Amino acid sequence: MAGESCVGKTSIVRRYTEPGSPPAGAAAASYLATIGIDFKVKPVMFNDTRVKLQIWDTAGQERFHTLSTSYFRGAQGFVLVYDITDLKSFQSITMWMEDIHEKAGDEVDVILLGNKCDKESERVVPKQKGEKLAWEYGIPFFETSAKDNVNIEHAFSILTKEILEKCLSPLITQSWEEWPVPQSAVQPFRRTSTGGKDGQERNHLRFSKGKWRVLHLGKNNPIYQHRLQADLLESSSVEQDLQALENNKLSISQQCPCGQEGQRNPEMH
Ligand SMILES: Nc1nc2c(ncn2[C@@H]2O[C@H](COP(=O)(O)OP(=O)(O)OP(=O)(O)O)[C@@H](O)[C@H]2O)c(=O)[nH]1
Repeated sequence: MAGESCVGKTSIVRRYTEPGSPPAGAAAASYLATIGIDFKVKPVMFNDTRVKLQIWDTAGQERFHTLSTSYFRGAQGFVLVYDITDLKSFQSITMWMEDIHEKAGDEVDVILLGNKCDKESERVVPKQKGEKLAWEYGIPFFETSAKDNVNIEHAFSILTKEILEKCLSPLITQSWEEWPVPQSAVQPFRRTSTGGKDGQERNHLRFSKGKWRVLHLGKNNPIYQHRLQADLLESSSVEQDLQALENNKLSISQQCPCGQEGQRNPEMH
């Protein structure tokens, strides 16, 4: 768990691992800052495999920053949290992402959560901003409420799946299409711009040098699906020739066509 102080990291972990505890934001749930680091275990079943998730709840306060980030090394996944009623917590996500990549590498799985979505009247970070940032990083995004138990279980299950797909790939037979994909996650095709040397690979897009373009869609990414007009594009870990380029002078979005004869410059939606 990573993110600024008071965004709700401990409350999210508690909601997930101790469903009977008083809900965050309730009168009985007074705020106690995490001192140093806390640790919870959550047993989950995953495709008939029993797995114990170790969840490290780090302190968001600045004075614990060095200690908290020292636990990043060796982590297999990150739940990065901001508070939708606290602009500073959202602005600091970039800094937390840098810490994560510096300590845990570029390949580690991260999900971004905009927490406290029950406080709509106090919202200062529009949902679209969270979606856009996550899209730029190529990571899943959810708005959550530890208070009202919105998307908590779902967010952890998505991260767990991403991590376990890497660890247990021979044991996993379920295809990603079987996982529920929220409508908000069906994204228009666009080129993303994460930093890092593997930015293109992380974002599942790769372009060949020739006249035709080759796209990697949804590779290792169960959250996003891509549509070509009405059709859902299949994920593939191998190159797919979508016959994407009609004209070198067109922009990227104009170059994404359906490869059907007679259709010129169709747009991808
Ligand atoms: N309304 C509402 N309040 C929440 C929610 N999640 C957490 N809170 C409240 O926000 C305050 C901070 O929550 P914590 O879970 O302690 O925050 P944290 O990110 O772990 O803070 P640090 O330990 O300092 O890093 C508490 O008063 C919680 O009750 C939520 O989803 N909705």
